[in-house]
Amino acid sequence: MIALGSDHGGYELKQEIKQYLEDQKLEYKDFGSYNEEACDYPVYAKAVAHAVADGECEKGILICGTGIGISITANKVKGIRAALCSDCFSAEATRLHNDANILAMGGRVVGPGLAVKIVDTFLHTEFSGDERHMRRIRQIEEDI
Ligand SMILES: O=C[C@H](O)[C@H](O)[C@H](O)COP(=O)(O)O
Repeated sequence: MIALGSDHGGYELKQEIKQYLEDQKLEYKDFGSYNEEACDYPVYAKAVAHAVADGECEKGILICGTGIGISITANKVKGIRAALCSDCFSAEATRLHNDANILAMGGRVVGPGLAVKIVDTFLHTEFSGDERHMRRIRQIEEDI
Protein backbone atom coordinates (compact mmCIF):
# COMPACT_ATOMS: atom_id res chain seq x y z
CA MET A 1 0.00 0.00 0.00
CA ILE A 2 1.37 3.38 -1.02
CA ALA A 3 0.44 6.48 0.96
CA LEU A 4 -0.23 9.61 -1.08
CA GLY A 5 -0.45 13.19 0.09
CA SER A 6 -0.35 16.67 -1.37
CA ASP A 7 -1.32 20.26 -0.80
CA HIS A 8 -3.00 22.42 -3.46
CA GLY A 9 0.37 22.92 -5.20
CA GLY A 10 0.71 19.17 -5.72
CA TYR A 11 -2.91 18.18 -6.16
CA GLU A 12 -2.95 18.05 -9.96
CA LEU A 13 0.26 16.01 -10.18
CA LYS A 14 -1.05 13.65 -7.49
CA GLN A 15 -4.02 12.91 -9.75
CA GLU A 16 -1.59 11.90 -12.53
CA ILE A 17 0.31 9.68 -10.11
CA LYS A 18 -2.93 8.04 -9.00
CA GLN A 19 -3.75 7.20 -12.61
CA TYR A 20 -0.29 5.66 -13.04
CA LEU A 21 -0.70 3.57 -9.86
CA GLU A 22 -4.12 2.39 -11.01
CA ASP A 23 -2.72 1.43 -14.42
CA GLN A 24 0.02 -0.53 -12.63
CA LYS A 25 -2.56 -2.15 -10.33
CA LEU A 26 -0.72 -0.79 -7.31
CA GLU A 27 -2.80 -0.08 -4.23
CA TYR A 28 -2.71 3.37 -2.69
CA LYS A 29 -4.39 5.39 0.03
CA ASP A 30 -4.88 9.10 -0.53
CA PHE A 31 -4.50 11.06 2.71
CA GLY A 32 -5.56 14.34 1.03
CA SER A 33 -5.89 17.06 0.16
CA TYR A 34 -8.92 16.18 -1.90
CA ASN A 35 -9.32 19.35 -3.99
CA GLU A 36 -7.32 22.32 -5.26
CA GLU A 37 -8.34 24.71 -2.51
CA ALA A 38 -5.41 26.32 -0.73
CA CYS A 39 -4.36 24.28 2.30
CA ASP A 40 -1.35 23.60 4.54
CA TYR A 41 1.14 20.94 3.41
CA PRO A 42 2.28 19.91 6.95
CA VAL A 43 -1.14 18.35 7.61
CA TYR A 44 -0.71 15.88 4.73
CA ALA A 45 3.02 15.37 5.26
CA LYS A 46 2.36 14.28 8.86
CA ALA A 47 -0.50 11.95 7.90
CA VAL A 48 1.55 10.17 5.23
CA ALA A 49 4.73 10.07 7.31
CA HIS A 50 2.94 8.46 10.25
CA ALA A 51 1.21 5.93 7.97
CA VAL A 52 4.64 4.87 6.68
CA ALA A 53 6.44 5.02 10.02
CA ASP A 54 3.68 2.97 11.69
CA GLY A 55 3.77 0.33 8.94
CA GLU A 56 0.25 0.96 7.65
CA CYS A 57 1.80 1.79 4.25
CA GLU A 58 5.10 0.51 2.79
CA LYS A 59 6.07 3.73 1.04
CA GLY A 60 4.74 7.24 0.57
CA ILE A 61 4.60 9.88 -2.12
CA LEU A 62 4.23 13.53 -1.11
CA ILE A 63 3.77 16.47 -3.46
CA CYS A 64 3.58 20.17 -2.73
CA GLY A 65 4.51 23.11 -4.95
CA THR A 66 8.25 22.56 -4.64
CA GLY A 67 8.36 19.31 -2.67
CA ILE A 68 10.48 21.14 -0.11
CA GLY A 69 8.05 22.00 2.69
CA ILE A 70 6.35 18.64 2.53
CA SER A 71 9.68 16.73 2.69
CA ILE A 72 11.04 18.90 5.52
CA THR A 73 7.92 18.08 7.54
CA ALA A 74 7.91 14.35 6.77
CA ASN A 75 11.55 14.02 7.77
CA LYS A 76 10.72 15.14 11.31
CA VAL A 77 8.88 11.85 11.91
CA LYS A 78 11.16 9.16 13.35
CA GLY A 79 11.95 6.43 10.87
CA ILE A 80 11.10 8.54 7.84
CA ARG A 81 13.62 9.13 5.09
CA ALA A 82 11.86 11.40 2.62
CA ALA A 83 13.79 12.19 -0.54
CA LEU A 84 12.98 15.18 -2.72
CA CYS A 85 13.62 14.12 -6.33
CA SER A 86 13.31 15.87 -9.65
CA ASP A 87 15.20 13.28 -11.69
CA CYS A 88 15.36 9.50 -12.09
CA PHE A 89 19.03 9.22 -11.09
CA SER A 90 18.27 10.66 -7.64
CA ALA A 91 15.17 8.48 -7.28
CA GLU A 92 17.22 5.36 -7.99
CA ALA A 93 20.16 6.43 -5.82
CA THR A 94 18.01 7.31 -2.83
CA ARG A 95 16.46 3.85 -2.85
CA LEU A 96 19.82 2.09 -3.36
CA HIS A 97 21.78 4.15 -0.84
CA ASN A 98 19.33 5.75 1.61
CA ASP A 99 16.48 3.22 1.59
CA ALA A 100 14.21 6.26 1.30
CA ASN A 101 10.65 5.39 2.27
CA ILE A 102 8.96 8.56 1.01
CA LEU A 103 9.38 10.22 -2.37
CA ALA A 104 8.71 13.96 -2.44
CA MET A 105 8.23 15.96 -5.62
CA GLY A 106 7.28 19.48 -6.63
CA GLY A 107 4.10 19.83 -8.62
CA ARG A 108 5.38 23.20 -9.85
CA VAL A 109 8.79 21.72 -10.69
CA VAL A 110 8.39 18.47 -12.63
CA GLY A 111 5.93 17.73 -15.42
CA PRO A 112 3.67 14.67 -15.29
CA GLY A 113 5.72 12.59 -17.75
CA LEU A 114 8.93 12.92 -15.79
CA ALA A 115 7.13 12.58 -12.46
CA VAL A 116 5.67 9.21 -13.46
CA LYS A 117 9.14 7.98 -14.48
CA ILE A 118 10.52 9.15 -11.13
CA VAL A 119 7.75 7.31 -9.26
CA ASP A 120 8.29 4.18 -11.36
CA THR A 121 12.03 4.25 -10.61
CA PHE A 122 11.48 4.88 -6.90
CA LEU A 123 8.95 2.08 -6.49
CA HIS A 124 10.91 -0.49 -8.48
CA THR A 125 14.38 0.00 -7.02
CA GLU A 126 15.33 -2.08 -3.98
CA PHE A 127 17.69 -0.93 -1.24
CA SER A 128 21.17 -2.31 -1.97
CA GLY A 129 21.65 -3.53 1.61
CA ASP A 130 25.35 -2.65 1.46
CA GLU A 131 26.97 -2.42 4.87
CA ARG A 132 28.26 1.11 4.32
CA HIS A 133 24.76 2.34 3.50
CA MET A 134 23.24 0.46 6.46
CA ARG A 135 25.85 2.02 8.75
CA ARG A 136 24.99 5.51 7.52
CA ILE A 137 21.25 4.92 7.87
CA ARG A 138 21.83 3.81 11.47
CA GLN A 139 23.69 7.07 12.02
CA ILE A 140 20.72 9.01 10.65
CA GLU A 141 18.53 7.27 13.23
CA GLU A 142 20.75 8.33 16.14
CA ASP A 143 19.49 11.22 18.24
CA ILE A 144 21.34 14.45 17.57
O1 LIG B 1 7.23 24.14 0.33
C1 LIG B 1 6.07 24.54 0.22
C2 LIG B 1 5.23 24.22 -0.95
O2 LIG B 1 5.91 24.43 -2.15
C3 LIG B 1 3.85 24.86 -0.99
O3 LIG B 1 3.14 24.13 -1.95
C4 LIG B 1 3.84 26.33 -1.33
O4 LIG B 1 4.54 27.08 -0.38
C5 LIG B 1 2.42 26.84 -1.45
O5 LIG B 1 2.44 28.18 -1.86
P1 LIG B 1 1.13 29.03 -2.08
O6 LIG B 1 0.39 29.03 -0.77
O7 LIG B 1 1.64 30.39 -2.46
O8 LIG B 1 0.32 28.37 -3.16
